Amino acid sequence: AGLSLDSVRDFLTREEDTIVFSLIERAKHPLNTPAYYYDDPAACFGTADRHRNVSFAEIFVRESEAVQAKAGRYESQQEIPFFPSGAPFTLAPPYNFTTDLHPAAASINVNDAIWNIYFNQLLRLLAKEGDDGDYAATAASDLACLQALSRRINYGRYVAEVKFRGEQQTYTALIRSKDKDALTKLLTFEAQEDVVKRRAEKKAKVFGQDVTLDGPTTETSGKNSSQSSFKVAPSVVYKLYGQWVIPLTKQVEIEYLLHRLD
Ligand SMILES: C=C(O[C@@H]1C=C(C(=O)O)C=C[C@H]1O)C(=O)O
Repeated sequence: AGLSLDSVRDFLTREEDTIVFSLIERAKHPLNTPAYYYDDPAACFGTADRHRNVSFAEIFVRESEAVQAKAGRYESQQEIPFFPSGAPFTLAPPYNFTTDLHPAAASINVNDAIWNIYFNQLLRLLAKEGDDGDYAATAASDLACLQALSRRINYGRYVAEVKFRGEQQTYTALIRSKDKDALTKLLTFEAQEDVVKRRAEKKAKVFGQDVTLDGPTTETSGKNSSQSSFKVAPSVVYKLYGQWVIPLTKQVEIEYLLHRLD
């Protein structure tokens, strides 16, 4: 089946599960700030990169992505690495991924913004203060969060492609005049955004509660209803979507459209 507004919305809905689960996994670990130091070379744990002011987490992501590049992960248009390595894909047999995007706009992404928001703002909303020294497990869960957020947000390319095909003439005129405000208006569905934010918040409640065999299984009232008993605060997930995920997805949509006629 080809792309449709329903199919892209289904994709984004399923990605919510992945994002919420990855945040819950990251919240198992304390903040572990030494994994993120850039300024103090001594804090880089004697890695080969210690003189280049690269954090442990960044090395972890970069090297993990290099392995995944060799395995063919980035042969898929849906996946965009934070550190494109140019490493040839040699580990897996070729797979015929679909290519739904306009070639000149296919690699549009906002990974730099995602990276900065994740490390500078989101992390401290997820993880409790503290340092247990388990930086490898922590960075592995950071990688999972970053990949899930990147896939969801950069999927704005597919959303834009579907919307463009659905109203080609209107979009073409606005793209030619580079009218970002009018493009934003045209691709925005506020009621849909509201559904997405509230559903993501609800998933944080459903997935992030302690499951026991006593009492009702589907209720989120009673003992579990206070924010502190969820593994990730549902309000943080609501805020993540409202302040960052949805606005960045729309930024990707706009940038994709501005290159749609190239
Ligand atoms: C993704 C879409 O485009 C826009 C962005 C949304 C989002 O990021 O969830 C939701 C509605 C639209 O304003 C869509 O229409 O589904």
